[in-house]
Amino acid sequence: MSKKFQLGLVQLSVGGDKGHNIARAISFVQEASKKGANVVALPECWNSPYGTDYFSEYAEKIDNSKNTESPSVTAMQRMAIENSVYLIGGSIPEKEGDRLYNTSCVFNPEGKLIAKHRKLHLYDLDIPGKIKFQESSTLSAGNKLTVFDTPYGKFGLGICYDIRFVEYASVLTAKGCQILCYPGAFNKTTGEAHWELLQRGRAVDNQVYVCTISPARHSPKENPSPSSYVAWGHSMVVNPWGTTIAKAEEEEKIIIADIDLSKVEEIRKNIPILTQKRKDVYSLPTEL
Ligand SMILES: NC(=O)CCC(=O)C(=O)O
Repeated sequence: MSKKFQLGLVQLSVGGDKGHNIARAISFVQEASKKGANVVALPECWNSPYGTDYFSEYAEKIDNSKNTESPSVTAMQRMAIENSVYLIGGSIPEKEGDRLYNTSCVFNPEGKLIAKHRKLHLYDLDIPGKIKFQESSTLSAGNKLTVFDTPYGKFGLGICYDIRFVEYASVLTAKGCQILCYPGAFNKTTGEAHWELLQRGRAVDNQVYVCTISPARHSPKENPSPSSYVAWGHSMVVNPWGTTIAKAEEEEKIIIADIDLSKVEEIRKNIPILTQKRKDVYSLPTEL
């Protein structure tokens, strides 16, 4: 297994026209691959405006054998094949039966769907005067944790609000993940306060790389978004020492980060907290 690789994050501008979003994602994934990325990741809700009014209209079925009526899913598969990359497909609204999910698909370079993560923790919060959102008014939550192997390392996958749950990251780490990946569209209030802090916390607690991929703050001029939700942006990569090694601002951008998994081993050897846990005194799950 190669210990070094390049991770490309596509902080995409997302608007109301799904076809336009797909075309833009295709061209940015191609550009990330040309810049050397072996693994490329898209943002949360990259094919649709982010908002409970839009999930149903933009949702697609996800089924590896027949995605013909699912243009975003077919496009992700092609992005992986045509660029020979592992594609972490951010997330899209998924429909299955009468339910909707916020779902991330991962394709290998042969176009096989190797992982599918349904957001586990729905984004329901209310900070009076600042931000109120209730994903659970239209979405259902997933019920599985998601780990996948690549020749570049073992990845754990969550979506946005999932990053706030320290136990989830700990369990992914206990399962052997070296990189935790969270496509996410934080808002301006909690983004400013918590976005980087959470990632650096998860990275230091678990001695893993952490990456997040946000939509860009603004939609493209030629493809405005009908949603009033303003994403924080600032997609980034944090190393297991807790240092932010690559970071976008608010605008559309590709970030390419050098990942060296020997750093995970080195830091775990130097500060061996993962083997020093007092399982005789405490363990997961912890009931409050
Ligand atoms: N899309 C999300 O899950 C947003 C989560 C968020 O903004 C937070 O503060 O948490």
